[in-house]
Amino acid sequence: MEQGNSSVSSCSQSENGFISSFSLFPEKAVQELLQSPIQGSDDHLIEFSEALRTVAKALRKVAEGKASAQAEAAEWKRKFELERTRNLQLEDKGKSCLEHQADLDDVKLNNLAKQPTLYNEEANGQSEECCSRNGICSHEVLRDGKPDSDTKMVRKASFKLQWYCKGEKSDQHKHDIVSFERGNITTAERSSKQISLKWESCPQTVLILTKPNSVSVQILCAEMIRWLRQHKKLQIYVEPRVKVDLLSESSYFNFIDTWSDDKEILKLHTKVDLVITLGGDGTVLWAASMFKGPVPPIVPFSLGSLGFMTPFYSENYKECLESVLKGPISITLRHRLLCHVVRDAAKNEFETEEPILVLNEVTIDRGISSYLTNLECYCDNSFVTCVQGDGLILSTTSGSTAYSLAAGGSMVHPQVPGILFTPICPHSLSFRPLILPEHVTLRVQVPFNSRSPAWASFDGKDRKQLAPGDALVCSMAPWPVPTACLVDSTNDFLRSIHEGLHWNLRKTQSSDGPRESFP
Ligand SMILES: NC(=O)c1ccc[n+]([C@@H]2O[C@H](COP(=O)([O-])OP(=O)(O)OC[C@H]3O[C@@H](n4cnc5c(N)ncnc54)[C@H](O)[C@@H]3O)[C@@H](O)[C@H]2O)c1
Ligand SMILES: Nc1ncnc2c1ncn2[C@@H]1O[C@H](COP(=O)(O)OP(=O)(O)OP(=O)(O)O)[C@@H](O)[C@H]1O
Repeated sequence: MEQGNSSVSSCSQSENGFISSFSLFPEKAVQELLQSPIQGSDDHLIEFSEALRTVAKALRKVAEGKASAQAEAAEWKRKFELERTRNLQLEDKGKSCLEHQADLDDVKLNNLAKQPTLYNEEANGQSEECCSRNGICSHEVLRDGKPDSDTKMVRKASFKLQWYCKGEKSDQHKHDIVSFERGNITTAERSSKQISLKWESCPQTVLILTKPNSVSVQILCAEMIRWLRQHKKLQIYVEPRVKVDLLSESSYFNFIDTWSDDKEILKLHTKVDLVITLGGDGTVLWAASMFKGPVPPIVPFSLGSLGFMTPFYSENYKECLESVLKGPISITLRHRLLCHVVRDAAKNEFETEEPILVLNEVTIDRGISSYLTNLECYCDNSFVTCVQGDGLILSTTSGSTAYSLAAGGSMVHPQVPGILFTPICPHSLSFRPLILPEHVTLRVQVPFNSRSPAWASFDGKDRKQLAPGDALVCSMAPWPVPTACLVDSTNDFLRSIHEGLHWNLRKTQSSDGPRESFP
């Protein structure tokens, strides 16, 4: 019994501050218990000693399991760091070629590009150029295209993006992010300003994307196409199934363009000046998913039940489109996440399956398995945590009002650059959601000792199994989704949470009742 007392008195604090149950039975005490069972005449004492030995055995097994898991985690960390160093070297090599390319990208997006490109610049033969004048960051994003044998449209409308903030004449509007006047550091530039899009030549080609199986959407689509053709002389693209539907209605729609091969979708951004969506948020997600590189501005009309990203009302589509086509318009640049699945068998981080872009979130969950997911998470080189629960959501700020919100994440203005790290039903009382900066690379690893595989899904679609040893690597993509605002990005965001979620709706308290007495 003395042995038991001395073990208790030697208990130690574990890393998380709690007294570890393993330390109640230090190794030496366990060995002694196993090797020299207490010899005594008292039956109770023998029984008690047997019970103690069984407990000690069980605890040792657990402690051994913990040690092997820790060793495995350390090995993973080492592997991960090795891979990272290799990738950095590869990136450095490619950097000199990419530098020229990067200069051509949108000024704001330069900082975001960290991953190998999905989008083949040669495909569109465009050249872009960046300029920075009068402290205003302006940039010509799209320019006229060269005649291309397999593209019908030759010209693409060009436009400029300008960042501005209210009180432009005030000191707030400086070009630098920080200034060091007289050794004092002051913030000069606010990162999230309203962005304005100004057409430099008229838009000529519009892609209309519609929610399937909706009669009201179908009717509106046909009406909108007629109006755009007759009053604006625009070239129209629709999805193949929509063209079939329209032609079954009338041969008038013969002029409409579409594609026959999915490969043509990859070139759409070189032909289309504007995308119109008719549906709910899901249709905006669908539209974004069609563009694996740059995305033309999207004008989302609300024909769904909620509509956090669809501020335009279909009833007055003519006025809306008049003003959008004329410009300038306020836009929200919605960041996307670039996700890579890295299989255990992969030799390096670049040996991945086709990358996937998400506008809302990537979710790693337990799928149909009834076991707890076990996910090791790293942010750049640092270990973040182990998720033990139903799963994890890595969300953009646009997606902060979707699944992440349902899982307890905060609502974040879509212009705020960041990645939300939101657990789903974590089996821990202290796992609060995080918001990480935009420039990090996150890696979610299914450990080898995981009891079950995990499942990744992208904007609620394309489920992929992640077996033990597989990982999902995710960072901010260099191609955001520009969506047109009805008023501006703040007004639209606030209206969407008021109208869509009835956020903080409460009857105002009446003034008749007890009052605090004023002096
Ligand atoms: N428990 C949940 O809240 C839950 C569960 C699964 C998926 N989702 C969300 O559904 C999205 C897919 O949408 P869908 O329309 O293709 O599927 P869906 O038809 O199942 O619709 C899901 C709902 O999420 C809403 N939604 C989508 N994006 C939103 C956003 N950015 N802000 C606020 N609400 C948004 C839609 O308006 C719709 O009401 C996923 O990206 C995920 O965020 C939510
Ligand atoms: N053009 C399209 N082709 C195929 N699927 C689409 C297309 N547009 C939308 N979808 C899918 O249809 C589903 C419903 O779309 P959406 O969310 O726009 O409509 P909704 O459900 O009526 O709107 P809300 O979500 O606001 O109630 C989504 O899962 C979306 O991915």
